[in-house]
Parts: sequence; C-alpha cells; structure tokens
Amino acid sequence: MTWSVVHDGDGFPRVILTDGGGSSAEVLLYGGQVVSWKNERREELLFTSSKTSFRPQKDVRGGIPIFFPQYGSFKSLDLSGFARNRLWALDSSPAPLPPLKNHSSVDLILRSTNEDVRIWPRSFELRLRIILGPNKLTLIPRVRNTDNKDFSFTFGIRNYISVSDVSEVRVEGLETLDYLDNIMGRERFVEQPDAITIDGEVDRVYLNTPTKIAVIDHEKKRTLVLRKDGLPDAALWNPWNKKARTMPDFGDGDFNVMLCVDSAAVETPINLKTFQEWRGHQELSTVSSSYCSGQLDPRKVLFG
Ligand SMILES: O=P(O)(O)OC[C@H]1O[C@H](O)[C@H](O)[C@@H](O)[C@@H]1O
Repeated sequence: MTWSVVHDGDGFPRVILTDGGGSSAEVLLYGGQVVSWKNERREELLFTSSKTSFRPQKDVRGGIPIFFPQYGSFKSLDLSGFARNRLWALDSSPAPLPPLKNHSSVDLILRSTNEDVRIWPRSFELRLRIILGPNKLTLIPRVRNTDNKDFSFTFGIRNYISVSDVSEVRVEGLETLDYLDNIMGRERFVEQPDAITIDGEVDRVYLNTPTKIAVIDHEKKRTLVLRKDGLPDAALWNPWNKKARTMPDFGDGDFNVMLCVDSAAVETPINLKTFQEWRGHQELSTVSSSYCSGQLDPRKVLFG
C-alpha cells in the first residue's frame, strides 16, 4: 500500500500506486491522468494508444483524462477543457477527505494560472484523489471556486477501457435512456431496450443515467463495473476505423480494442458560489466472469 514518484526518460513525472497484492496504477502529473491500471492478475485494464506522445501540451490518447472546465464541445472553449494539458502538483495538504485503510491513494491539485484565466476567466482549485484497492480504482474529483464571483462548468472523466474486441462487448445500464448523439449534430434520441453493442462509430452522451454501468467482455471473461456519483450523465465513444485514420495519435487497429465510457456532468452545468466546493465520485472495479458458462449474471452485477 504505497506510492512513489518516478521520472521517465523525458523527465515526465509519474506516480506509481501499488497495493501489495498485484494491483497497480500509474498516474501522470501531466493532466492528472491515470495511464495504467492493472488488476491482481497484472492484466492492464486501460487502453493507451501506442502512437500517443507523452509530451507537454499534447493530449495523451488513453488512460483516464479529466475534462474540465468543459466536457466535449458543449460550450465555447476548445474541446474538453484544458485541465488535461496542464502539469498538476502533488497536493501535500489535502482538505479533509477521510483516509482509507488498506488502500493506496494520492492527492493531486491543479490551481488556475494567469494563462488559464486568459482562456477561462475564473479562479479555481481542482483536486483529484486517486485510490487504488484490490481490483478497484476510485477517483474523487473536487472543484473549489476561489473566485470572487459564481461560476459554472461541465466535467467529465473519460475511461479508455481495454477490450478484447469492441464489437463483441455489451454495455448494460444505459438501455431506454435519452441520449444526445454527437454524430447527428447532438440530436436527442431514446436508446433501445437491449444491452448496447457497438458496430460502428459511437459518440453519445446519455442523460441522467443510473449510478452503475457494466461493460461485459466475453472474450476476456471480465466485466468492468463503473459506479458514479455527482456525475449524472455518461458517454460512449469509439471513433471506429474511418475517423481513427484521421487521428495521428491513434493506431489503425486501435478502435477495435478500446471503448470510452465516461462519467460526466454535461447537460446541466455545475454552479459554484465563491468558496463553494463540488465533489464527484467514480469507482471502477472488475469482476472476472465466465459469462458463457453462466457463472455470472450481468444483471446481478448491475443491480446486485
Ligand atoms: O480528440 P479528443 O479531444 O480526445 O476527443 C475525442 C472525441 O471525444 C468526444 O466524445 C467528442 O464528441 C469527439 O468529437 C472527439 O473526437
């Protein structure tokens, strides 16, 4: 149960979290971005493109980027805010969040700079607690308004989940919900009643979702369960092959082995008065399943 900071070849600091039982996570101070999460069997659960560059001012294509102060193109800033392009710091005096026994955690902070204020004229503190437990990774983001006027923002935690074959996975928990389809000019649709399967580009924001979403991967015999709080919306994104070819930081076959499932607050922006703080919560956990042999009923994962 520990963490340490290492510098890779480019002097890019990473925090390594370990739990003593085989689980580990790596977090870049750049972007406050988790780039690796391994379970007790040391299997990598997150996707990171082999073509991504770990360089300042470049997005890292994979892991768990944080979108703040804007999710997607839902306001006027550049796509998905600037927090993912900033160097965060270790937060040595985190405001009181109870420590967790038997878990390894690290607290990061991003404070607005003069450069940020030119892009988004608000003063803020964005904190992120990252907690590693056995087969579980929890993220607790907090935003504090340190400005002398109210502000509002949208927020997202994008999870690049590693899957065996995206066209074989099933997503449960989003059935029958309203969603905005980014491919169709953000038109509103209603999802069908069955588990979702992916067979082409998908770029959707589901509104007011349940707190639990499951991604069932038959081939990996694994179900990834996402639980969230304070983040009412969720998104699915996969660029599929055609769009992927236009993305320089994405390998040709990468679309096949990843699926982004986001926790987000998009439709209704979060309003904060001066010195008020907002807190979100996201937990990812895995259940190993031999689904074909009927050992696991995904409905139990979802509702149990
Ligand atoms: O390239 P990024 O900024 O990481 O965004 C990747 C994708 O994310 C979103 O879901 C947007 O709706 C897409 O238009 C965008 O291509």
